Amino acid sequence: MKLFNDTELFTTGSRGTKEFNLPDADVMLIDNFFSKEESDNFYDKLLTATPWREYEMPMYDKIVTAPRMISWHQDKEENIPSGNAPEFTADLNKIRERVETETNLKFNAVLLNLYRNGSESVSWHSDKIARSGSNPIIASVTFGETRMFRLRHKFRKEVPQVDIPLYHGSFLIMAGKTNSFWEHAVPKTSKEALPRINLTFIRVIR
Ligand SMILES: O=C(O)CCC(=O)C(=O)O
Ligand SMILES: [Fe+2]
Repeated sequence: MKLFNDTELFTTGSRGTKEFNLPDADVMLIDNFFSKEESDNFYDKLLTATPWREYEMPMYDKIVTAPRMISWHQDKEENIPSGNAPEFTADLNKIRERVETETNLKFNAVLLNLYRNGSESVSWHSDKIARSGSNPIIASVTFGETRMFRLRHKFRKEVPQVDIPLYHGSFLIMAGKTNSFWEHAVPKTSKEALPRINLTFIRVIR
């Protein structure tokens, strides 16, 4: 699929690192972490080659299909039960390497999310990823459509909500107490929206 070779479908923001000055949180954004060319290439390949699947989740007393598609990949390590999770592909490894070099951290699992259009979303939550501890470091990469990433403090209602547009090729890291004190969401949008791919890297511990 060569959707965007000669057109500028996705904006990439201006290059640079931004640290957010938020209470009880450690959030940093790097726009243009991947070049436009790299981002177009990863978007194209991930969109077509990922084993995207629907995801059933509990919602009140029902089980509903999440309004996005997902794919979970994990290293086969002896001490970590990985079920039947597929391993990292060559492209996922390339992206992981860049993230690890930047952060000096090691990640052994990635959750990919695909928002096919503006009606797809993720509602308010903190990341409750099994075996990653209560303060996991979450490294999040975006390819494709720019969507708004919202953060809100869980306990201090007077702290303003933060809206961060996540551009094609951007890299967001949430560390420290962020996950214990803040929730995040990617809301629906009524604007025309092409697909967006998010990769959330995490370190799963024993
Ligand atoms: O798509 C995003 O940027 C966020 C995804 C997310 O919050 C999650 O998968 O837990
Ligand atoms: Fe999340």
